[in-house]
Amino acid sequence: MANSGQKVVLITGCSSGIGLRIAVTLAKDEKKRYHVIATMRDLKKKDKLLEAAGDAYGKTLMLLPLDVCSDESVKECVNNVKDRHIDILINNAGVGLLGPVESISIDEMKRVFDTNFFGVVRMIKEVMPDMKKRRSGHIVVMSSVMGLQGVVFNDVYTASKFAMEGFCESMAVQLLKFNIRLSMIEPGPVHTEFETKMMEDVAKMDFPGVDADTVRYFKDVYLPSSIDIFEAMGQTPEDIAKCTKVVIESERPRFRNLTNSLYTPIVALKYADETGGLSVNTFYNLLFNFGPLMHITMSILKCLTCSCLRRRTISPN
Ligand SMILES: NC(=O)C1=CN([C@@H]2O[C@H](COP(=O)(O)OP(=O)(O)OC[C@H]3O[C@@H](n4cnc5c(N)ncnc54)[C@H](OP(=O)(O)O)[C@@H]3O)[C@@H](O)[C@H]2O)C=CC1
Ligand SMILES: CC1=C(/C=C/C(C)=C/C=C/C(C)=C/C=O)C(C)(C)CCC1
Repeated sequence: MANSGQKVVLITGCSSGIGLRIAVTLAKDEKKRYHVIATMRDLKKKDKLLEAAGDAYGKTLMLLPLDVCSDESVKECVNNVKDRHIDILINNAGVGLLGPVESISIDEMKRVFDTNFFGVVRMIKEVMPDMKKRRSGHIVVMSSVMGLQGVVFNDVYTASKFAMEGFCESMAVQLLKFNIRLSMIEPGPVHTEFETKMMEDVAKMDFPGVDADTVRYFKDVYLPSSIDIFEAMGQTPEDIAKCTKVVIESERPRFRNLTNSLYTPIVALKYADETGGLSVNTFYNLLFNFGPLMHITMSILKCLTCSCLRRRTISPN
């Protein structure tokens, strides 16, 4: 049970990756400021989390089952929290989906939206009314750089994160009136099971209904570049957990939080040209013309993160 003065944090999707690391980082807070309720849809997967949590388990960390795709599971989980009191809700659970849309069934696409978009909506609908009554709370959502910028062959995953960004951007205004903060975390590539699961899925794909050119662009152009990007820009779950801790500990938490400054210029392109041509053409060139020179591109991107580009693209002067 939480001590008085401790903040109750509920996190979704803690069986692996970013959710696991956020749970452990907060549970091991030196000043013991958090009572962490780490949730996962299948408690049989708890061992990795418990091993990482060590003796924090049973003290600052407890476990509850929660499947964000089930209304009943969401309700039962929140009802099992003492007085349904959650100070900080971290919506982390999510799934990826990669490949040409022609080969992906509508049911697979719905599963991604049910987890990444409706999963977050279900959680917010369940937790927000109590936060509103208390006039306090912080809702954190694990979005993605793909919630801000589309990435080729990630069309449906990107759409699910855009949907969530739109939902949260609208909600944030109303919530502020109730003194509830809403923050999005927008990581680029992170080395977790997300990456391995997607690569395993790709290895099994036989691309039904996809023409040979598209398969070639996906397998021989996109995939090698994507692997390069993961190698050059990939962060660790620890990086994202640290960034999340900064956001929840901030007196005035930011709404948007890109975790990797290398993505700042990519996102800035969108706002530098409202017709969208600049981003579409830059992505086209990066992928189809500079693919083999991706390492050099990485260096240019690093250079572009200096503040002069931001000033030129963001400032009206
Ligand atoms: N890795 C990356 O490059 C990036 C990831 N993200 C986002 O970060 C978040 C975490 O991903 P990451 O840690 O990388 O990936 P992982 O695959 O390691 O973790 C995803 C977690 O979500 C859980 N999950 C999936 N479906 C459900 C569900 N229906 N109910 C409850 N939990 C569920 C998984 O549980 P189970 O073990 O049961 O499947 C797992 O615990 C996701 O929202 C992802 O979109 C954002 C940017 C980059
Ligand atoms: C930047 C960039 C690319 C790839 C980006 C990738 C692979 C991003 C992955 C982000 C993830 C995994 C987010 C998870 O939510 C391309 C299209 C190869 C070429 C053009 C520039």
